[in-house]
Amino acid sequence: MYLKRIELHGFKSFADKVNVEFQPGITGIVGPNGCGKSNISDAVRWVLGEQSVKSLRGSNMADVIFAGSEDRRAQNLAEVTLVFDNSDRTLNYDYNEVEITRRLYRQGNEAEYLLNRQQCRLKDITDLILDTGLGRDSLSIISQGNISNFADNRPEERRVIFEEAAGVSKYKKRKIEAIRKLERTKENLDRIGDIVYELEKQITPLKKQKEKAETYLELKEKLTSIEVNVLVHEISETNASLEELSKILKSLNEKQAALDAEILLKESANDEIKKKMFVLDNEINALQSQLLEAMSEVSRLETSKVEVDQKRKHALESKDNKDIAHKLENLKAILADVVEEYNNRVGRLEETEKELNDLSNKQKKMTLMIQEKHQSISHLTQEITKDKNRQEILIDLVENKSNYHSGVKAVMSLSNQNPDIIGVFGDLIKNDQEYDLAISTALGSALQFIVTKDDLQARLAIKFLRDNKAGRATFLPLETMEPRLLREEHEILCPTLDGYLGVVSDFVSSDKKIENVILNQLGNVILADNIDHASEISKATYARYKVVTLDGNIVNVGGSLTGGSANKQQSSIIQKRELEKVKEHLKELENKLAKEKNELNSLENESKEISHTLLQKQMSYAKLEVVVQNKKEELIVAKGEYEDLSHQNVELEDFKSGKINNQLVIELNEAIQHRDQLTEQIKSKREMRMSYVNENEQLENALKTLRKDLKDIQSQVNEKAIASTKQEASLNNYLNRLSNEYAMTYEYASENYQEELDMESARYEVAVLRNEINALGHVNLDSIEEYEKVSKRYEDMNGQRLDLIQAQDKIIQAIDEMDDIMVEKFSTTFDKINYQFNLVFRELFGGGRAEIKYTDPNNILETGIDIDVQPPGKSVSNITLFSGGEKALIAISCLFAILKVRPVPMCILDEVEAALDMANVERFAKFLREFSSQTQFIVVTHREGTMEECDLLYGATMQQKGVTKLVSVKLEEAVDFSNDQHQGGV
Ligand SMILES: Nc1ncnc2c1ncn2[C@@H]1O[C@H](COP(=O)(O)OP(=O)(O)OP(=O)(O)O)[C@@H](O)[C@H]1O
Repeated sequence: MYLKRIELHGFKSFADKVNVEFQPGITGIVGPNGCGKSNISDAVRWVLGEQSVKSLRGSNMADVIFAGSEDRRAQNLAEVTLVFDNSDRTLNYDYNEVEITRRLYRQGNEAEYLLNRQQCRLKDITDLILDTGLGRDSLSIISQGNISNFADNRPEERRVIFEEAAGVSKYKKRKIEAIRKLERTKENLDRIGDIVYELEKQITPLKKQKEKAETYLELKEKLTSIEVNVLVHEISETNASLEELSKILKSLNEKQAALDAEILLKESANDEIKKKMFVLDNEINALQSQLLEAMSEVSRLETSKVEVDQKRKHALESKDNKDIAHKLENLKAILADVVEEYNNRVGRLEETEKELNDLSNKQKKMTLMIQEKHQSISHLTQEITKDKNRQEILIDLVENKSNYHSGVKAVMSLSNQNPDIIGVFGDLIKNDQEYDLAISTALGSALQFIVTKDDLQARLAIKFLRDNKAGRATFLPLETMEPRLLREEHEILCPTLDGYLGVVSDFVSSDKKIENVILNQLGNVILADNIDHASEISKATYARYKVVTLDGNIVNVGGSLTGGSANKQQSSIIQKRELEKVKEHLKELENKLAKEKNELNSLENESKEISHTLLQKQMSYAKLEVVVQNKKEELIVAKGEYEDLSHQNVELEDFKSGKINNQLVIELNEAIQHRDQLTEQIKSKREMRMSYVNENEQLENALKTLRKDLKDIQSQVNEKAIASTKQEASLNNYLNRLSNEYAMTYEYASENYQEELDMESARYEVAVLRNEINALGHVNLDSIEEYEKVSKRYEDMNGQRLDLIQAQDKIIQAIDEMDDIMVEKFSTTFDKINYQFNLVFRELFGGGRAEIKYTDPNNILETGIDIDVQPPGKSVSNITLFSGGEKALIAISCLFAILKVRPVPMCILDEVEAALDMANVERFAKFLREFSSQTQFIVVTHREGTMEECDLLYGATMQQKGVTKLVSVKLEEAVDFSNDQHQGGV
């Protein structure tokens, strides 16, 4: 097998598609630094499955894609194909030519592998080249770095190359797989072991439960067969007796219905008779009371007749008719007197009542007036209190100077002993009320300035304030105060201006001695009627003066305006004015209060008098009321007497004529007739009632007999109904037991259970079986099925467990076997390499000796490999202690030794001989030639000695910057090619 061709496209510096043909023997690749020679060995390594980005000299896999140059754009795909001649079938693939391709797209960063243009997995490729001597860890690609690493690596790292040579990688890989499999098997075994353990724990109690359930089922079956038979028997018997009972009940019910009907009939007839008797009773009662009335009327009329007869007799015999007439005359006169007196008293009573009403109204009005007066007095008192409070505050402010600055107060406390402190400026001046606001505004804080006799006094006072820390004050010394007046031209101009009222000092009066102070403070302050005029005046005088208005607004010097609502409390002038007003108002209020109090007094006196008169009137009214009542009674008596006597007179006349007597006889006869009729009616009704009573008695007797019969039948019905209910309950009970316990209908049970049993013993057996079943306690019927399931699963799992144990043993055995093979192969190969190493070393170094050693001979599978050499004339040393060139030569010796023992079909050597001197390069080249019959060499080199041994030479160039091209060159050209370019650089 040999590498026939490499096809590169877009791989590193191979931007264009490049096909490089190879042949068996030695092929050299020459060219200057950086022209892309090593990229070829990278390409081979990459296709054979290199995954390490570092090994490919990049930082990520996409770095293998052509990244662009000055003149070329970057590519999006890198693709490299290695074409092997496989006519000797070194590769286990049934083709003469094998193409292995790897692709990488920049987008997605995904790799593709192809085998003879068919997509495949990386594993397919690694499997294909396994143990063929190709591959990233084999000797097929050796770089300068590998050579120096070989010397400097740790012994354990060095081992890899020997393993590859010994062909144990395949076993190692298989061993790793076997170990993984073993681990998985162990995991499965653990898992299944846990399950088996769990199942074992479940199975014993389940078995007990299952056996109990089986016993239960056995007993239950037995019970079922007996009890169902018993139940069928009981049900059929109960049904029969129920049928019998139902027949009896039916006939009894029929009899009961007949009796009920008869009783109903008789009762309604009886009710009818009772109703008639009731009506008759009522009628008789009514007739009896009528009879009583009629009898008493007869008796009354008979008595009257006797009386009338006597009176008539007496009237006929009497002679004093005249007396009655005379009496009547007298009574009439008395009655007239009494009527007059009565009317007279009634008139007086009404008069008194009217007077009483008038007085009472007057009294009410008076009360209202008194109330009003009280309210007015209370209102006045409140106002007075308010004014007094305000007066107190104002007195405190004005007379006690309580709102003066502390400094002013302190200095003024000295003024009593010091006449040179004349006073507070505000207290020394006077003005008419209408100028209060204007002057207060004009002076402002100057109201509290202190007037002193001279400058000295002022300074003494200031010292006093400072020494006593008593505050500050401003002083106006009389001696130094100069008047400040309007300019002459303004004195002439101002009076001509609208609203000009004068200079404020003109409106202030005071003691003559402080005149200068007034002129100083107010002599150049103008007074105007309102703010508009004030503003015009200020403008006309070029805002030279302060102009104040009557309502306290100011146009300041310079023209600024101050105004709004003034704080009147601040000004002592205004406070003084208010104090005066409050005092005046207080006086007025107190006068008014005294007047109101006087008026209240006289109103209260008048009211008292009216109350007195009212009381007297009320007393006379009460007396009169009694008199009127007496007169009224007298009148009634007199009237009664007169009417009686008149009546007596008329009656007497009627007796005499016999008119009354005849009338009475007629009435008496009628009454007797009426009484007799009533007696007759009562008699006939009583006879009728008697016949009803008899009828009723007969019916009652008949009903009594019928009710007794009915009661008998009802008790029989009840008895049978109870018996029937009991039977029904038993029947239900039997049917429920059949349905609930055996899930059977009676029909089904009676068809399937027809055994003839001795009921007595059957019942006993049922009880025994039931006891046995109860004694079992809780039964888990599912346990039978569950036990089946669990024991089946247990068997399955245990089977699996045993299989796994077997499999585990097999794997362990396979691993042991692999270990044996690996130890055997490794140690055999190692010994061979060791032998060859000494030979090659001696040849390359011209003598001496070399040896490879195990670092741990007891553990051949993991031991590191150390190298001890003794070049001619030197002592034995470890490889790490030699020079760079020596290290390289030792490594190359080892490389050739390995190649001897384990030839590889192809080997790429990338500047491995760079560090050797010329003589050693020639020896190296000779070795190459020696091995080239069994191994195809592709050598990247700068060394002439190596080039000389090459069968074919390629020169790598970058005619286009950054893009590698390969051209076939002859030896002389190659040397020049390499030298020229090498020295000239890229
Ligand atoms: N992805 C890439 N795209 C374009 N150019 C690349 C890419 N990767 C590497 N190269 C270029 O490849 C060149 C290096 O190539 P290589 O290492 O093969 O040179 P060489 O001929 O072996 O040099 P030396 O003789 O010094 O070892 C550099 O010029 C580098 O810029």
